[in-house]
Amino acid sequence: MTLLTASHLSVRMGNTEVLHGVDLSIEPGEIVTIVGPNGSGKSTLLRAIIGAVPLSHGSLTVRSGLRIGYVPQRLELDAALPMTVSRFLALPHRTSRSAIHEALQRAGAPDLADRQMARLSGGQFQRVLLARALLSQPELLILDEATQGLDQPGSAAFYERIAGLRAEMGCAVLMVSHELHVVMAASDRVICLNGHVCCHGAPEQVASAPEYRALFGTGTHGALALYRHEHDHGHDHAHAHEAAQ
Ligand SMILES: Nc1ncnc2c1ncn2[C@@H]1O[C@H](COP(=O)(O)OP(=O)(O)OP(=O)(O)O)[C@@H](O)[C@H]1O
Repeated sequence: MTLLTASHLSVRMGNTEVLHGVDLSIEPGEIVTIVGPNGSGKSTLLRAIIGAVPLSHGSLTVRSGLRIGYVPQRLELDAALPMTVSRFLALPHRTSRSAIHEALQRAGAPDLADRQMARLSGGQFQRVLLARALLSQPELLILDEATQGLDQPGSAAFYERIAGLRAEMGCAVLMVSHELHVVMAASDRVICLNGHVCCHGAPEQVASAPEYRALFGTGTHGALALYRHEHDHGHDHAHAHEAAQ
C-alpha cells in the first residue's frame, strides 16, 4: 500500500510560492532521492511531508499510522549544555537503554552512548541523528542532506548504511542529496525539483533528461558513469564505460 501521496502540492513562504503543483508518491521499501539546485524547495517539500509547514494548495495523503523517522539537515544544540548521547536519544520520550543501544548499533555508532553530544565529530553527530530517527522503527526514513559536512568517503559510507538499513528493516527512504554521483546510483527513483518536478524516473533516465542537464550540466552524468565503472570493476567492460563517459 502506498505510504504517501502528494497531489498538486504547493507551499508559500511569505509572498513566494516555493513549491507549486508537486505530485509525488512513495511506495513501501523504495529509495527515492530528491535532487535540485539550492533554494529549489527540497527541504520545504520534506518539511511539508512531516507536517512542519502547511500546504497552500493541493493535498497530502499519508497512510494511517505511518511511522516516519526524520533526519534534519542540521540541529543546533547548546554546546554549553552537558548531555550524553543516551540522554539526547531519550528525549522527549523515555526510551529503554536496549532500544538506544540497538538504534546506535544500526546507525553504526555502537560506542557513542556515553559520549557528550557537544564533543562528537560531524560524522558521529549525523549517526546519532540517524539513530534517533530509527528509534521509532520507521516505515519511512526521511533524510535532508544528512551527510552535510562529511567528506566523500564518509558520505559514501553513510549512504551505504542507509541502503543496508532499507534491506534490514524494509523501510522506504526519501532523501535529499547534493552528492548526485553517490546517491543516484543507489536510488530506485530520482526526482529533480526546481519549485516543481522538472523530471523524475530511474537514475539513468533523470541523468540524461534535458531538464536535469539544463539545471546541472552534463558533468554529473559523467560522474554517474564513473561511479558505475568503479562499481563494475572486475568485469571486462572498460571499453563500454569509457564510451559512456
Ligand atoms: N521559513 C522561511 N521563510 C521564508 N522563506 C523561506 C523559509 N524557508 C525557506 N524559505 C525559502 O524557500 C525557498 C526554498 O528553500 P528550501 O530550504 O526548501 O530549498 P532547498 O532546495 O532545500 O535549498 P538548499 O539546497 O540550499 O538546502 C528558498 O528560497 C528559501 O529562501
